[in-house]
Amino acid sequence: MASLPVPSVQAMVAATGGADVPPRYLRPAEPVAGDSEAQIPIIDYQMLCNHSVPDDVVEGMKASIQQFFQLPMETKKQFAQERGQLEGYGQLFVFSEDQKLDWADILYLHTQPHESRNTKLWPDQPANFRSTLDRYSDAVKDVSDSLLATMAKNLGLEREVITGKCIHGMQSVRMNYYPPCAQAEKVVGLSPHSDAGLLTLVLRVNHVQGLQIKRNGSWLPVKLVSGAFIVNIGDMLEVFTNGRYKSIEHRAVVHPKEERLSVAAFHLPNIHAIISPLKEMAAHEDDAYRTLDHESFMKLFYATNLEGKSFLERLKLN
Ligand SMILES: O=C(O)CCC(=O)C(=O)O
Ligand SMILES: [Fe+2]
Repeated sequence: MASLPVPSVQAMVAATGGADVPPRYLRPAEPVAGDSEAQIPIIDYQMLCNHSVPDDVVEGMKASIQQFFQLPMETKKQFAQERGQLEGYGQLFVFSEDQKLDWADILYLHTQPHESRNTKLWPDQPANFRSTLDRYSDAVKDVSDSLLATMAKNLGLEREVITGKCIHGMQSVRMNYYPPCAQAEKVVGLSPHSDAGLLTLVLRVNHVQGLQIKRNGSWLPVKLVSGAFIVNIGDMLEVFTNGRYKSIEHRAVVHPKEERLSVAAFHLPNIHAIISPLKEMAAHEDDAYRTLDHESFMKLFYATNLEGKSFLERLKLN
């Protein structure tokens, strides 16, 4: 993995305070296209799958996240990312001193398989944070597996073709806190990227909108739908389906007056899975993407440092 040499905590302090935008954050976002909003298909996942995330788990997760980010900096720092690590409280992918920073604090934790959990980085405040995240993680993993099974079936494949690779599959959860910024147009909350894995389930935590997707070269805000997850297709699913499902480029912008919070749960196959077009999918067509083992795939993903979909472009064969 590329080294992450910059102490993230300094960056966080800058992000949360001050009326003027510090130079390290100055990076105007490209404008959105008109006033239009992205029409995201709404799936009633309870109809599709046998699993749902209980309301008390969703509400508990929202409350825990809000309470965690309100804790004093000293307390949050107890769970700070260590040098060179992505996991913990800090900033997203800080690669160099010269890099522009995103206007957000994050708490990023590995949640599945259970053995991968580094509970030292799991906040013990608020008191029920750990048990809530534990229940949330198991519940959204079941939903993701069910959606993947349905998607495989829709492609004419056996339901288990993808979920078979998700037994002991990996999941990580990124909790995003975007402080308000009086000069919101001068910063980016989360740089344009596509998610690396199969499916990401994004939960909005408060009423503030900020997620945008890129469609036909333009940025479109994603409409908030209460009681729903936003499901992002990730790069690995694009590779597995040989490009039939395309990963979605997205970014987050910040609000001038209000904070915004979200929780993204990333679902990936197990660590031993080979990431290549599924043979069932590509039987009558050429592979459109290179084959990589899981670890090499993720190394390359992090090395590309969130520049839109440029990472996946590098995997394309034609
Ligand atoms: O804040 C959001 O809505 C998006 C979060 C996201 O895309 C991510 O954490 O990868
Ligand atoms: Fe994302």
